[in-house]
Amino acid sequence: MRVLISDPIADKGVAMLEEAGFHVDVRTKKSEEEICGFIDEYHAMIVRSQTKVTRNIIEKARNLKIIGRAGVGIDNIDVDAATEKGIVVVNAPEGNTIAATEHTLAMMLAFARNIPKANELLKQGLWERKKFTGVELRNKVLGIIGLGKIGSGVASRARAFEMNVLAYDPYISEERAKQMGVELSDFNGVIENADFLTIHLPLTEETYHLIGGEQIKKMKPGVKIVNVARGGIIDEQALYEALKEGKIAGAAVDVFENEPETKSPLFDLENVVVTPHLGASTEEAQLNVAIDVVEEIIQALKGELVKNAVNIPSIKPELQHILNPYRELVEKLGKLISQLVDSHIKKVEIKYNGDIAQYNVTSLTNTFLKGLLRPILKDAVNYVNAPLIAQSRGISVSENKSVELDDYANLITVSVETEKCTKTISGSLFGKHDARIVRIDGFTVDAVPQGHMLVVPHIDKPKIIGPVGHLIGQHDINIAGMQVGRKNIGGRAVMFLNVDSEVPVKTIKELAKIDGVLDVKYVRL
Ligand SMILES: NC(=O)c1ccc[n+]([C@@H]2O[C@H](COP(=O)([O-])OP(=O)(O)OC[C@H]3O[C@@H](n4cnc5c(N)ncnc54)[C@H](O)[C@@H]3O)[C@@H](O)[C@H]2O)c1
Ligand SMILES: O=C(O)[C@H](O)COP(=O)(O)O
Repeated sequence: MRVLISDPIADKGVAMLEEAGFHVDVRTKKSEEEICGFIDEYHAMIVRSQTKVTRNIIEKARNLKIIGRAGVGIDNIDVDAATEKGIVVVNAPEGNTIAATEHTLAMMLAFARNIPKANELLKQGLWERKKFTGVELRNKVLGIIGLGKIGSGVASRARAFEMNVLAYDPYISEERAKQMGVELSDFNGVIENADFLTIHLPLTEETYHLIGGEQIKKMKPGVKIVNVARGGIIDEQALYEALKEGKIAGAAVDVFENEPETKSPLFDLENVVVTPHLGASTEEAQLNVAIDVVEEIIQALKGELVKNAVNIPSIKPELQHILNPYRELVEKLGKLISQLVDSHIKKVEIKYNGDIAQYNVTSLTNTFLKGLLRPILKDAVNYVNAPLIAQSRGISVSENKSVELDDYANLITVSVETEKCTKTISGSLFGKHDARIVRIDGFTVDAVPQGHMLVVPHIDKPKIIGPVGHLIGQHDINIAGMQVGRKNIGGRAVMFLNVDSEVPVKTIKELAKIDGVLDVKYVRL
């Protein structure tokens, strides 16, 4: 397996990948065209914010399984394109929080006290004091837009500076804000009352140019603005004009709409402090994010579930431990039921009963869909794109959970509706890892879902099981296990056979001719 690192990460991350047996290439500062030329050599790719992982690159990435972002923001990755191709995108959402939080405070203090300019002039031999009278943070209103990890870190540090913190974040509860000593307000309430305003949001279609000319008009004259989140959230042209006319007294900017940025008009203004996207650039943060993202890459390339995926349900490690044994079962249920139906699937339902129902099982449902679609679409489907593919094929998917026991401590029941029939199969885990099929269309069985199998609905009468076994033996196919389920004597029944080798079409046709056999399905799991 080969890993491409296209933006610099801490050496430790590279060493971990190599220790895990991966071939690693560090190829930084490459253009989109250059990356397109070599991306299909790689199974994983690690970026920070410089490399733009475009749809173009993703379309050329025939072997890519995972894109790792050694940091938080994923606005430089075309996540939709990755999802369509079944590529997992993971980030390292926590490793650089402290670094960005402290950088925000550093920027605020730097421009409140004119440190960069005073430093520059003194080094030029000028002892300027009057020009650099600053302002204090104490008793000022700090407006925070986005009270997530960094926003709340900034809030608690600002409280230590005795600032009054007013924040807008529609996804944060009053209670949580109260615990932080923060007053919540609506967006306008924050921008209209802030003496200092700091932004801590992701860049999305919704937040692009969230702060522009209109919003600046509503602000207090003399407000000071900090952006350590993402370029593009503040309209740079509007910011420049407001700084020039003095409506905004100062700005501290770490991130720009077009990076790397070396020629912004903002750089000519004395009341602006800038850094070249240094928010996450501390030794500690870089070590943290490199380790976090590399751990995810190693796990994903081993075929395991990852916890910080942004395009599939993320799973906490303790939950992973619980869900992992069920993954094989649900995938096999998907593969099995898919091979038992003949026509276009319209609707699927997956129901979780018992202990398993108390957890978030979306990743299991996705794995079931992967199993369901695999026999049809082969490698083009994986658990990242399976829900999307199901949707694009017009398959309606529903997931139900009930902690009520249904004869078994845990039971997963899948139903598939086609134009011709509805098929229902239930599976359970016996012990910790033993996957079993325990019901099919209401018949109770106890079959091991593995390898080559024959599913034979038939009439419950003598001279069926014998002839079926005999005919299979005649073709030199060894029967490893047989299970029969029936409801009433003489009614319909079903036979599940585990066999040791492939069953040729000719044999299947001969089996179907045995008197009382209603159908014969050969499935491969
Ligand atoms: N400058 C840097 O080097 C640097 C370093 C780390 C993170 N960042 C950036 O900082 C930003 C915040 O990171 P974080 O780790 O705190 O993320 P986070 O996900 O923990 O917090 C973001 C918060 O924004 C809120 N939010 C989302 N949309 C909103 C909207 N339209 N209005 C109001 N609130 C909204 C969310 O509810 C969430 O609480 C991200 O853009 C990240 O990329 C920059
Ligand atoms: O979103 C982030 O994590 C930061 O903006 C850091 O970006 P960087 O990894 O390019 O420093």
